Order: sequence, then structure tokens, then C-alpha cells
Amino acid sequence: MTGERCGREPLDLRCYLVTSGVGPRTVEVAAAAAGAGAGVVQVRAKGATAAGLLELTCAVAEAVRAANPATRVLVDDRADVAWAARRRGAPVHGVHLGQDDLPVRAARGLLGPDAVIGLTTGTPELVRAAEGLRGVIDYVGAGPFRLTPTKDSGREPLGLAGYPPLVAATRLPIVAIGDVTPADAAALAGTGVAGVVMVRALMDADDPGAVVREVLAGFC
Ligand SMILES: Cc1ncc(COP(=O)(O)OP(=O)(O)O)c(N)n1
Ligand SMILES: Cc1nc(C(=O)O)sc1CCOP(=O)(O)O
Ligand SMILES: [Mg+2]
Repeated sequence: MTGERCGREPLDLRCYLVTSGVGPRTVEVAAAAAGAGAGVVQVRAKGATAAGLLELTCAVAEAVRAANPATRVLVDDRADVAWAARRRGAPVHGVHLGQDDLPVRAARGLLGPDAVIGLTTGTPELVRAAEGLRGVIDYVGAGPFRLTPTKDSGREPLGLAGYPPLVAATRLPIVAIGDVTPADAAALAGTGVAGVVMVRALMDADDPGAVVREVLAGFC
């Protein structure tokens, strides 16, 4: 397996949910977001055991498929958990990897040519390195847009002005992450990013579906 791949259907990255929590609300918000048109749901549960993440991922994936079979479900960090969920028959489509996770070629080898694989970046150097992985990965996350209490990546905030140079540095689609709200969607869309990624703006929303619709309107 060389790590090269081709021929999968395009990803709708415009509105991308990264979950928090491990309880019923996590599953409910994932389903609501998918039902309203979120193209990707990533299951992120820092501190969960591998077994716990597997159970949560399978529960989220089944609920997402019931709400919207077009929504892709990814696992944060753990290609092994994505593999186990897929082997169990759960509708899980891939993994989002950080810079310190399993190398993307190894994940591609494990998950196969049809899996979706995303990689975290956020600096011009990291985006240029990701461009060299085109054909192995499907998209890159780039952040933080603004500082966020959800995660300290250690990187400088990009702001709106930080995205066009990153977009110009790769043919891979880029998604913006880090304190993104639906009110930011139109301006971020104007920078050339393919979509926006949100944790709190969706997980804490009274009406996650309305948040998704506002984001999608920003990308029209
Ligand atoms: C779409 C997307 N982009 C970036 C990240 C951050 O990933 P990572 O650097 O692995 O950090 P953790 O999320 O694992 O804390 C992401 N999860 N998703
Ligand atoms: C998981 C994550 N990664 C980031 C990065 O910059 O790579 S920012 C982030 C947290 C995003 O959460 P919220 O939408 O609540 O701000
Ligand atoms: Mg990660």
C-alpha cells in the first residue's frame, strides 16, 4: 500500500461539527447538526478510554446516519478506533489526525483508500508539508482562527488575514477552526476556506440546526 488514493466522492466541509462530551447530548447534537446539513461530524472525547471512544463513536455514527446519510463521521486522533468501528459495521468514515498522532500514511494503510483523513495544520510551514501529502489526506484543519478556551494549540491566532496565504499554499481544502461562530462564516468563506469547524458554537447551542443553517447560508 503506497498511501496513494483516488476516486472518492467530494466532502462537504462547509459546516463541520467537532463534538464534546460523552453522554446523550453529544449524540443528540450530532444528529441535529447532521439533520440540518452539517457535512462532517468528528467525535472528539479527550480523556475517554479507547473502548469508551469506540462506543461513543458507534452511537454518534448510527444517529448521524439516521439523520442524514450524507454526513461523514470521523474520529479524533484514533485511527485504531475508526478501524474498529468500521470493522463492527458502524458508518464511520475516517479519522482526523493531529501532528503527533499516527502518521497519515500509516493511517491510510490501516483504513484503506476510501477512508476520509484530515490533518491539523495552522502555519504556512505545516500547510506546505500537508500539500506534500496530497493524495494521502483529504483536507487540512487550520487554526486557531481566534484563541479558544476549548484548546490551546500553542499556535498564533490566524485571524481572517491568516487564511488566504494558507489557501494559496495548497490545493487541499482547508477548514478554519478555533472560536468560530456562525456569524464568522461568511467572512471566512470569503478567505477561500472550504468550511468552518465548531465545538462550542454547536455543542452549546439551544438550536444546533439553526447554527448549521446560518453557517451554510454564509457559504452561499
Ligand atoms: C478539523 C480539525 N482541525 C483541527 C483539530 C485539532 O486537532 P489536534 O491538533 O489533533 O488537537 P485535538 O483536537 O486532538 O485536541 C481538530 N480536532 N479538527
Ligand atoms: C480542537 C481545536 N483545534 C484547534 C486548532 O487550532 O487546531 S482549535 C480547537 C478548538 C475549537 O473549539 P471551539 O470551536 O469551541 O473554539
Ligand atoms: Mg486530535
